[in-house]
Order: sequence, then C-alpha cells, then structure tokens
Amino acid sequence: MNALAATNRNFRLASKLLGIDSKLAKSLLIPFREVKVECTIPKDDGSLATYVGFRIQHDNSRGPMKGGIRYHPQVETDEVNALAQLMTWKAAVANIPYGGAKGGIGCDPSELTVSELERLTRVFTQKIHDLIGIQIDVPAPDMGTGPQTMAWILDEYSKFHGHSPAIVTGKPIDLGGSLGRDAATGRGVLFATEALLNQHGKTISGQRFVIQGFGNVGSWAAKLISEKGGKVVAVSDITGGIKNSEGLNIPSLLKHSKEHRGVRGFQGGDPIDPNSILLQDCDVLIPAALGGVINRENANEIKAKFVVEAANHPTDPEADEVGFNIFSPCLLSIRKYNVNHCSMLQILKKKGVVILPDILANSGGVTVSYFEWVQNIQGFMWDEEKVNKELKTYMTKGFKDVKEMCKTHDCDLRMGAFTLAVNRVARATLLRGWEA
Ligand SMILES: NC(=O)C1=CN([C@@H]2O[C@H](COP(=O)(O)OP(=O)(O)OC[C@H]3O[C@@H](n4cnc5c(N)ncnc54)[C@H](O)[C@@H]3O)[C@@H](O)[C@H]2O)C=CC1
Ligand SMILES: O=C(O)CCC(=O)C(=O)O
Repeated sequence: MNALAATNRNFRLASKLLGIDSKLAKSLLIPFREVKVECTIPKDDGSLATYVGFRIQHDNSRGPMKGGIRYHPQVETDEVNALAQLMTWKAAVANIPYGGAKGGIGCDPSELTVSELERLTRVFTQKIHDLIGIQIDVPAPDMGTGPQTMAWILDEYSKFHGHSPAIVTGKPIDLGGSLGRDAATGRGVLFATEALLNQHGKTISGQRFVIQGFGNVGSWAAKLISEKGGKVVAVSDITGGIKNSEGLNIPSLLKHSKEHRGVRGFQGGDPIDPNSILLQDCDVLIPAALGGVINRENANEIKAKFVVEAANHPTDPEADEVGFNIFSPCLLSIRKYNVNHCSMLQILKKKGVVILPDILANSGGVTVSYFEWVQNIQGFMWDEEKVNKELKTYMTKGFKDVKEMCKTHDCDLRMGAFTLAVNRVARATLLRGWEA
C-alpha cells in the first residue's frame, strides 16, 4: 500500500474509534499547503541539473508546523504527504506544541559532492524561505540530511530574514543546536523500548536486537541499547549486513562504519544479505531506514516478538492485514467489534508480534527539536543532562498516554497512538473554530 493510503487508513480507523464526524475528519486530513519547487544547480563539471523539492505542511492547529527534510531518490508527493501527516500525529502524541510538515528533494545525496549539496540546499531554501518561519514551519534533518544541511538552510534563510537560529533544529551546536539532538531519536527509541519491555516483565539487558539502518537513528539506538546490556546481533545498511549471534561490538562497528561509510566489510561478524535483516532471529526488531519494509511478502517470516518502529511507516498495513482494504464494509461501518474482528486477520498480531508504532517510538527526535527551538527562543542553552532527563519524561508520558487510549478503545498500540493524537488535534481544531 502506498505510504499516503497507509497513513490515511490509520487516521480513518482512529477517527471512527473516536466517533469523529466525516466533516471534521476531512478537515483534519487535508494538508494545509503542498509546495513543489524545481531546483536547478550547476554541477561541479559545469553542467546544469534540476531536482524536484517539496515542502508539505499538513496541520498547524496545535502550533507551528514541524518536520524533517529528506534527501532520497524516492522522495515524491505522496510519500512526503504521508510523512507530513505523521508529523502532525507524532507531535500530538509527544504533546509538544507543533503541527506537522515534511520536505525533501528527490536526489541521491551519495552521488552529489559537498559543494553540489550546498548549492542544492541553498536553492531549495531560496524557493521556500517565505513559506517557513520560526512560528510557521521549522525544518529539521531526516534521511540523507544532517546538521550541515541545517546550517546551510539557517544561513540562506537568514540572508532574507536576519539571523534566525530557531528556523531549523538539528543544527550544529556552534550555530545554536541543542546538546543531545544528534542522539535524540535513538535515545527516544531506547526509552520507548524500555517502557514497552518493562510492561512485558523484561528489560533491555538480556534481549537480542536486530537493527535495519545504521545512520543517525539506527547507530545511536545500537550504541545506547548495547550500553544498557542489550545484545545487538545483526545490523544492515545500504552497503550490506553483518551478524554475530554473540552480539556485535558496537563501538568497533561505529568506528568501522565511519571510516568505510557503511557496515560492509566489518570483521567482527559474518556478512549477511541486507535483504534478510528483518527475518533474522531476535527478540526486538528495529527498522531504522526506509518505509514499507515490513509487508505482506515478509511479515509471516518475522521472528521478533517486538517491532520498534524507529523509521517512519516501516510497516505496511498489508503486513497487518490479510484481504482487508480501506474500502471494506468492515471499516466503513466500523464499531469496536469490527476493529477487533479486522485485527483478528492481522498477520503480525496473529503471530503475537507487538508493534511499537513510529509516531511514538521515534518521537524523541522531534521532542528534542522542540527543546532546541525553546532554547533558541529563550536564548538560553540547557546542559545535556537536562535535555536527556526531559526527553525521558516526555517519552515515558507518551507511552503511558498511549496505553491509556489502548485501554479506553480496546485497541493495539498503533491505534492507541493514533486515537491519542487525532483526539488532541481534533480538540485544537474545534476550539479554534476551524471545522470545515
Ligand atoms: N533523524 C531523525 O531525527 C529522525 C529520523 N526518523 C526516521 O528514521 C529513519 C532513518 O533516518 P536517519 O537515521 O535520520 O537517516 P540517515 O540518512 O542518517 O540513515 C539512513 C540509514 O538507512 C540505511 N539505508 C538506506 N536504504 C537502506 C536499505 N534499502 N536497506 C538497509 N538500510 C538502508 C542507510 O545506509 C543509512 O544507514 C527514516 O525513516 C527517518 O524518517 C524518524 C524520526 C526522527
Ligand atoms: O526533529 C524534527 O523536527 C522532525 C524529525 C522528523 O522528521 C521525524 O520525526 O520524522
């Protein structure tokens, strides 16, 4: 299922559970603004190249819109729309005062030089600078981007609007970035996983973890989990996969990955086909790369007991469902019975796999982005201990709030997170008098 259809499906299920009428549901679903820009830059060899950029702003009822900028060949309208909508729900689950947005450029950053990336980022910023703003829409890093990308956006934006550190988060510390933002999504994944395991009478230590993706999120999650005594038995990235049933030495793997730009060739384990990573034997599977990777083709073969969604929408609803589509009468006339009936058909659930959904599991990144924005606005820097302590408080509260919604609506964690989020955004929308 395409990313947008999948996200819309989760939204519709949640609004039915909440009893939201179709008029309000429509105004919650339709994006505020969708921008597509052509970015033409000179390449280092003197030729010209054009890349398509997007900024999609989904909702601002709870505050300025917030969300990352992704550089990846698969960036296109529906994907960015889905990611923007997920940001709205994620910020609401975390209970931070933001709406949702997402952006990106359809390009392969590994094929561009640093100076080409800088020119592309600056042209993209020139095209969207009047649509973003400290109280309007605040970008951040996502796949294929990082602190340097944010520094270029900050600099280009500041040429038009004066020095504006709060225009982006996830920027370098020297330009007003927050201590702890780099690690925040991975650290949030650790806190959320701890909360989940504790509910099941388990701790991080003693569990075997498999992680897909060894970039910002995957590598920090691996580091923090292994420091807590978790055994990371396999990881993969775009370059390859590596496995060691005794547990990989994560500090050595991090060093190798930095030096060789990927995990391939690491000597502390056996190489595996990266396409087999999700099927490796483990207790906790952490997809931390692309969307839609757990799908009806592989869901039956997943051996993990827990899936912690560090990536955005890694689980295709077709992995949750068999012969179940969003137009089925079962969903159109949904009642609690029908949701349970439909969930009976879910592959992963039938296997007893517990899924910690993305909008909760990876909300640590945007939460510390919020702390960064607050620090910039106040002109006062927090120490890292305070950042990490506050992050733990937010992640633990998010988990508790989601569990309460699960109890109220007798639903799984994904629907618990969606009902929590949609309810909060719906309340803000109604209070503002924005119902369509
Ligand atoms: N950076 C952040 O703060 C946040 C990121 N996320 C999500 O986490 C996921 C990862 O993002 P980042 O770590 O920031 O990106 P990144 O660009 O730092 O790392 C991406 C990783 O995925 C790997 N990868 C790409 N294609 C792959 C494939 N086909 N198979 C295996 N590995 C593959 C890359 O080699 C790299 O290791 C994305 O879904 C992103 O939207 C979610 C919340 C916040
Ligand atoms: O830090 C942020 O503002 C957004 C991070 C992001 O893009 C995400 O959570 O998917």
